[in-house]
Amino acid sequence: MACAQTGSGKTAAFCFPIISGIMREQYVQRPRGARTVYPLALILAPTRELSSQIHDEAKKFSYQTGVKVVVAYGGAPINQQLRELERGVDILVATPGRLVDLLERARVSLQMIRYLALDEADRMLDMGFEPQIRKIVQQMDMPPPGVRQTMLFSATFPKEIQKLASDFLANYVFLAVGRVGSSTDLIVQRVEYVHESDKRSHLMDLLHAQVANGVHGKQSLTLVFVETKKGADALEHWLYMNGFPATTIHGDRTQQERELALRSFKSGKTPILVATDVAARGLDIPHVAHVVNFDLPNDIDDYVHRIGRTGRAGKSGLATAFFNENNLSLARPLAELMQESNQEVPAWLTRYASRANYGGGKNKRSGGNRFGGRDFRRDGSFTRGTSNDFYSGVNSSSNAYGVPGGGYGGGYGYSNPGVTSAWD
Ligand SMILES: Nc1ncnc2c1ncn2[C@@H]1O[C@H](COP(=O)(O)OP(=O)(O)OP(=O)(O)O)[C@@H](O)[C@H]1O
Repeated sequence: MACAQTGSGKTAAFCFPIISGIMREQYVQRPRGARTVYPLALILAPTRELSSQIHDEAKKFSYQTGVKVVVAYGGAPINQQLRELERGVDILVATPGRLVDLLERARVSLQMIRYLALDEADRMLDMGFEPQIRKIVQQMDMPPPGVRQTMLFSATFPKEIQKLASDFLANYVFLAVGRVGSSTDLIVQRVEYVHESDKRSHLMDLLHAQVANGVHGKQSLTLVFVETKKGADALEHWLYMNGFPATTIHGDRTQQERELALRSFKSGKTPILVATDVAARGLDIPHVAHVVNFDLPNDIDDYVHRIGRTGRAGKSGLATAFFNENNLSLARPLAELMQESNQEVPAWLTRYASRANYGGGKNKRSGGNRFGGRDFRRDGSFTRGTSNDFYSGVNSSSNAYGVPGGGYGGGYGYSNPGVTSAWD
């Protein structure tokens, strides 16, 4: 189970070991089924766009290795994906729904899987993919943990999701780079108090200021997050009418429209993208200079992922949030997160944060302390085996992971004094 901040390169972190493992096993004998294919590795991701992006990356990484990568996701014609599969597949990247379909049609067998990676694992379970994931991992023909290597990656890992996910893993290592659930301090975070009725004019002011400062267009894209699909369409229309070419991405658009919108945004043709949470996770779009939380999410982890669309791979970025009385439950976790990532916290937000708990039970930060990352097994309530078992592989030689001291900061996510952190 591995946690690292947004934009820090988790895709490569799970793709390289898989590709190198497969290169060693390339001549393995696979059963011959009429039209069934037997991939050696499976990478699951929550959204179609993310699985497509992982596929592109994995293909680049496996260039000239002979390792074959195929992607399968819903909303796109299945026949073309079936043809791709028939040409051979070592690594299958998929969204859970489409994969279940392929398994039920007996076009894919998981019998030979040696590597299983779940990207944005917490989001997949949170999105209601649990039945599909359990089916894929536990009820089909996938080899058990131990025979296969299982990897779960995300920038956030709430405790409940860790509990569920641990069913797929045996005696695993929890590895945290940086503070789990925290954001990188490469992103400058601003929070502004904006009444609901003033949001549009406030956004317009921000966009005009960007244009005036030359921070607009192809080299500096703006991603605006809203809460609802309807709200996304309405805001796009309004921006367009006011001279700002924008497009939208949300779950009610067809897959073709979603892909077109992403391309148009990436190319700078429409340098503003209005999005719902479907674009919050994993998407790696170069030149996103500004993320605006027009509507703040209810969950602080979602905020972390959203702002993580900027400030990637060592680049800096800006994130602006519009806060008002509808977001009171977020005041405390937001103030904590900002403080932790060395941001200036407005006095009014600190005041909201210090008042009564607004009942934001969901907003307990997954990483609230110095080393933030909490492996849920450290909590007293969880007693399965001895604690030593859980930390196999963690010792002072963990610096071998090669994270530079001043880089991502942090290390293994333990705050327990009995466990040596790479950074203690
Ligand atoms: N070692 C590296 N040197 C330079 N760039 C890198 C390196 N590793 C990854 N990158 C680049 O950093 C960017 C972010 O990587 P990636 O999308 O894997 O991040 P992530 O950790 O999965 O983020 P998220 O949590 O948002 O999904 C990509 O453009 C990737 O190509």
